[in-house]
Amino acid sequence: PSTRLPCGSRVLDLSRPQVMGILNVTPDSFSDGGQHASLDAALRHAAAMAAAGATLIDVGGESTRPGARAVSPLEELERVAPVVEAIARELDVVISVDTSTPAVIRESARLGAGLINDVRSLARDGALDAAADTGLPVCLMHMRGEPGDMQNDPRYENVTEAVFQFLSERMAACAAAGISPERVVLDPGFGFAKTLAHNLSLFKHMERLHELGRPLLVGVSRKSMVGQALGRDVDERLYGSLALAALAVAKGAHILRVHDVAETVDVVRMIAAVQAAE
Ligand SMILES: Nc1nc2[nH]c(SCCc3ccc(S(N)(=O)=O)cc3)nc2c(=O)[nH]1
Repeated sequence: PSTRLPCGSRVLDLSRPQVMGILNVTPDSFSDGGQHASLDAALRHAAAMAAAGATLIDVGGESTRPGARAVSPLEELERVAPVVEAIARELDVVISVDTSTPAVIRESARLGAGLINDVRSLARDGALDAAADTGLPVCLMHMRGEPGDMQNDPRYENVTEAVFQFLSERMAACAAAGISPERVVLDPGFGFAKTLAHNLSLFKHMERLHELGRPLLVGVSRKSMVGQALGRDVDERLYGSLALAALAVAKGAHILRVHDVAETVDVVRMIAAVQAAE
């Protein structure tokens, strides 16, 4: 696939792995306790991640961690829009918007977003048309059910094949709605409707997804697969998260969605130094 991904007014160079910094603008975000509720704090955090080497900032106004409660479209828009507008004005980064809501997709694109990141793969009514109309690239991610019930005994014959099949079908749905495959990024959806065993097996066999011919985005930062494998609380998962970041890069992932940007950028740069050697 081409190594350049047009993202609105910017272009992402996917010939080398890119680090996407996580910016939760939710009161109950699973990791940073919603301290970015205020616009100023959010902008400062985004600026710090950009300075640390993030080339994308992922702005999310709905918590989709297991058990999270739903948020109204209006509330989500009120959280996300001011932050997208401020980052578009102040920072030279690709703004990714983590949303499933058509109104948020449309308004975010109008305010300068460069990537639509939908954990529900544009399944909601109107989402495919909204994303198609923006002309922006979209990230499609595997999930089953909703955050409220997705961890209730998820079962797969073969989790990697199920994820492969799902992403293939969503890509076809996008193509039918006028979103060409060149605009698609794919994501296995670690931590969504998956047990530890599912997450580990899917990570081990991740290269299978390259056969879909699109860039891969991986989001494992501080997630329960690290916590369960190592017995670590959410604020003790940096080392495990960096191990998975390194392994994801070794497996050909193009975008890493992380909380700890500076640390992950050093992992990516160290691997690049070795790969560039004679
Ligand atoms: N493309 C993409 N977007 C994402 N947005 C999020 S929000 C994280 C929600 C969450 C938190 C914690 C756990 S857990 N129980 O595994 O620790 C699961 C899901 N994640 C991703 C991801 O991966 N890709």
